[in-house]
Amino acid sequence: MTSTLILLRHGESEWNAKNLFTGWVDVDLNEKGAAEAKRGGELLLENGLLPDVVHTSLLRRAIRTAQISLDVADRLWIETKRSWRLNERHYGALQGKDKAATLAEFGEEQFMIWRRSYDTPPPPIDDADEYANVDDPRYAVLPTEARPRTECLKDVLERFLPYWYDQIVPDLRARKVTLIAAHGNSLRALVKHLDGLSDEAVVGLNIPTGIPLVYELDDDLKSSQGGRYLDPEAAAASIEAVKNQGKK
Ligand SMILES: O=C(O)[C@@H](CO)OP(=O)(O)O
Repeated sequence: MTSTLILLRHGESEWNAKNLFTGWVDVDLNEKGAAEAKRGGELLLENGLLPDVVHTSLLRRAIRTAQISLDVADRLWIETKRSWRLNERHYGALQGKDKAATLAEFGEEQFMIWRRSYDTPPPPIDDADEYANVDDPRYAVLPTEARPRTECLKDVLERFLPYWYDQIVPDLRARKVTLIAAHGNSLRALVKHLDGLSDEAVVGLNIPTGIPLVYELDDDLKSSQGGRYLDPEAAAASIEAVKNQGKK
């Protein structure tokens, strides 16, 4: 018997389109992103994949993507859980910076280390930075020492896994079709875990926007097949675009 898990990265955001590092900044979807979320919902419907429960981050681009796609699939009513543990990777002092300008200033090697290395975080954000989340009520439950000021992918996996085991795995064990609407890097961390990717292999992994990635997990919550995109062609094109961000 298998459990169905669907991963959905939010559609294009206003800052994705502007080529800015986003992280924990609560940027909304743009029109294209909303259309991608709608298409995501259509793909779920066409494939008969109707979620019983949805888990999202605390960021509106993921919340909005979940709502738009679930609305299309007529599943807006399902049980919903949210956690900061599904948030995008905190991009530290790079949040709000232009990717192309950062690449030009620091060079490709450093730029790619910050974007994709497994265990090197960008410089931490200052509490006085306009994009620090110091007084943000949604993180009020987090004591100061537990609030990220920057994160590498390893940090993201470490803060994601407690939520995975405590909140998502029980839903999968209960055979609920489970949707996770989250972010490029929080989903890279989860895919690393699910696919057993090495620290080196995950560097080359990019997640497309708005295209459901479906796993059929066995009793051990493993998948011999790996995940499959419901629209592989669109996924390949979007992966290429994500990979090349900054290089223009
Ligand atoms: O800016 C970000 O937060 C992420 C996702 O949009 O970007 P990147 O793909 O460069 O890690």
